[in-house]
Amino acid sequence: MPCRPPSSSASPPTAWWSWACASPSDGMDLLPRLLILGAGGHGRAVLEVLRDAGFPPPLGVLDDNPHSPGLPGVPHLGPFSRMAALRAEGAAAAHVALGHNAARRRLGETLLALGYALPVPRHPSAIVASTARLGAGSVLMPRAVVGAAAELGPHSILNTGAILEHDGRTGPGCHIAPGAVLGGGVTLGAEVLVGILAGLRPGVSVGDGAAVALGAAVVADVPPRASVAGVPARPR
Ligand SMILES: CC(=O)SCCNC(=O)CCNC(=O)[C@H](O)C(C)(C)COP(=O)(O)OP(=O)(O)OC[C@H]1O[C@@H](n2cnc3c(N)ncnc32)[C@H](O)[C@@H]1OP(=O)(O)O
Repeated sequence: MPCRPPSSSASPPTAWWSWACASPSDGMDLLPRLLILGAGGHGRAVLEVLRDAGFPPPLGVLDDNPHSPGLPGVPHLGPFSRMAALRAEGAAAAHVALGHNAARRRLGETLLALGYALPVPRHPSAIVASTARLGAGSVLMPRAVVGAAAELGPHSILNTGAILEHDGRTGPGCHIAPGAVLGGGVTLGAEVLVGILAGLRPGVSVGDGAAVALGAAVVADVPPRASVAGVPARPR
């Protein structure tokens, strides 16, 4: 069955995005023009993913930073507060391209409440198991992998080459940085940062708002809001 975006009149989507299979083979006519929120480094990286995944050119970009250089070739439409007016004018789909976990989640939830669809931009080199689920508003960067029965929560980043192994569960607003590997059955709470090249032992849990430093080897559960580093990882 082909993957189709919801029409602009559809009821607000749930936190899970069933159109997660968006890819070039689906055809550009099935992919919406997105409103992008965030014109920084992550925004530029997401723009490349959208292009490679066959999305049409974005409608425009919103950013609160008046000194932002913007996104190349994308009209700057003003600050984030314009998202409601643009929805009323017919914008139907959006993506929050901010690296800050809490801000990305907050804006993503506001967009959902306004009735925006939040597809999951997915680089064509990313691999997603047929039994995996992707949360609305998340993004899969090049060579990211989501294993069997794993669930990437909404408003999350699975960055370049990161792996969420089978049966893993992540909460909303997480960032799994480039090259990080979450072993089978790992659980992340909300707004967790897993740093570059970190590894998490199968089955461990990481609490809400925790941060795992780059290169850490997490071999035991991490409490909420803790920051751990090293091999094996210890509280900082
Ligand atoms: C596309 C992208 O780029 S996505 C990017 C995603 N982001 C990341 O992966 C980065 C995650 N951040 C880190 O790992 C950071 O190094 C942090 C959060 C652990 C520490 O940052 P800061 O608080 O600024 O610490 P700072 O650099 O001042 O170092 C403090 C001490 O911790 C040590 N330290 C810093 N990072 C680490 C680490 N990853 N592992 C072990 N020790 C570390 C430093 O050597 C220093 O030790 P010292 O006091 O003995 O000299």
